[in-house]
Amino acid sequence: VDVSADSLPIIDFALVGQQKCGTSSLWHYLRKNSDIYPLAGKKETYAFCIDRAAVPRCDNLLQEYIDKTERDRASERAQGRRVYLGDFTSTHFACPCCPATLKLLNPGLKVIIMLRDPVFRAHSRFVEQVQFRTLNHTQPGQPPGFNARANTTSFAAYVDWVVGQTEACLQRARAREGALARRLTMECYMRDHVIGFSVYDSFVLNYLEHFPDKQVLVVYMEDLAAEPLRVLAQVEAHIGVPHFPYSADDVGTVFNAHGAYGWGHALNSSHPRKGGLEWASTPADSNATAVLAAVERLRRFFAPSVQRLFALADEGRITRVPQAWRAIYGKSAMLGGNPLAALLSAKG
Ligand SMILES: Nc1ncnc2c1ncn2[C@@H]1O[C@H](COP(=O)(O)OS(=O)(=O)O)[C@@H](OP(=O)(O)O)[C@H]1O
Repeated sequence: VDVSADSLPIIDFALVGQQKCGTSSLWHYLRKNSDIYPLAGKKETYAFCIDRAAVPRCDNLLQEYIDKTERDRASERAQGRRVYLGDFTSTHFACPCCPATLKLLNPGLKVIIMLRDPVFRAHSRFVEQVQFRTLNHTQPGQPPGFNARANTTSFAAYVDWVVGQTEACLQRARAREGALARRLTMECYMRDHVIGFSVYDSFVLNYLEHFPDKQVLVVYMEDLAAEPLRVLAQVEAHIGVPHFPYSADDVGTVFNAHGAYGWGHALNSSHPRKGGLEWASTPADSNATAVLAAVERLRRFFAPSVQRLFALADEGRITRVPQAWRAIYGKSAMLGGNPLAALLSAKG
């Protein structure tokens, strides 16, 4: 294997997010494969974007980023190894300028996007942020997002406030045309890392505009939960890295789940739980009817975006979307009652 510096790209692949879609589990599973090396040895470089209505950091010095990749390449080269160097940052997805920046670093970059049922993703982020008491925080020097002004620990109240703010923002964005309208639309979604970050289509299309379809792999948390070995093989084939024979134990653990937050935390195997497939309760939401109404509002809010993903999948541009999503967000599903209601009884 030619491991000389000139023959290798600056970076081989990027897992760009989305945050709260199972990125910690994927990161832990892939780390078993010693041919994969995460840039700077970490999850979350935050090199070009961080969350909380942050204006992205795509103007960060690229030479500094390149220096880091060269240090990693040099240490691996010293061992005569060709590793596949990846940037694992779950906030590079909801970031208008990130694809162009990553493309500068490697036009042949393999991009991996992980998605998850958007209502469950939004709720997962909300539960985590309430528990951490960071829901209203903003990054220093950054403009506040809609969430910064929603002073509540109730999911139902939060949905009410943020969906209203986002809809008003979108109305202004849509009064513009073409690329400007698309950019302003992404800005509206970026302003809320709970609900806005669950609107996936604009950000998927943003990556597809910059990279050929075959360089962008979309995977789904529900598929990772159901068939981890198949999804891992799909990811490895996409990166082009030799396959690692993961054991059932390697992939049987769920990381960073409610009840055991932290990128390095695994769900205790003596209390088998379903992680993100299970709805966590929020103490401030004792009124089940109000929660159901909020979930239904969100389902209707997300449906057009999810339907655009169905279209991309039907055109063969992205991986087939989990069948369950069609039953929840498909056009005919929107004519009936809320199929998510049955899933909300489980307590996390
Ligand atoms: N294999 C599997 N099966 C079921 N659920 C899973 C799995 N892997 C991750 N998860 C759920 O994904 C949520 C954590 O996502 P991330 O690791 O991307 O979060 S973070 O962005 O790094 O903070 C977190 O969701 P919540 O528990 O709803 O918070 C995890 O439980």
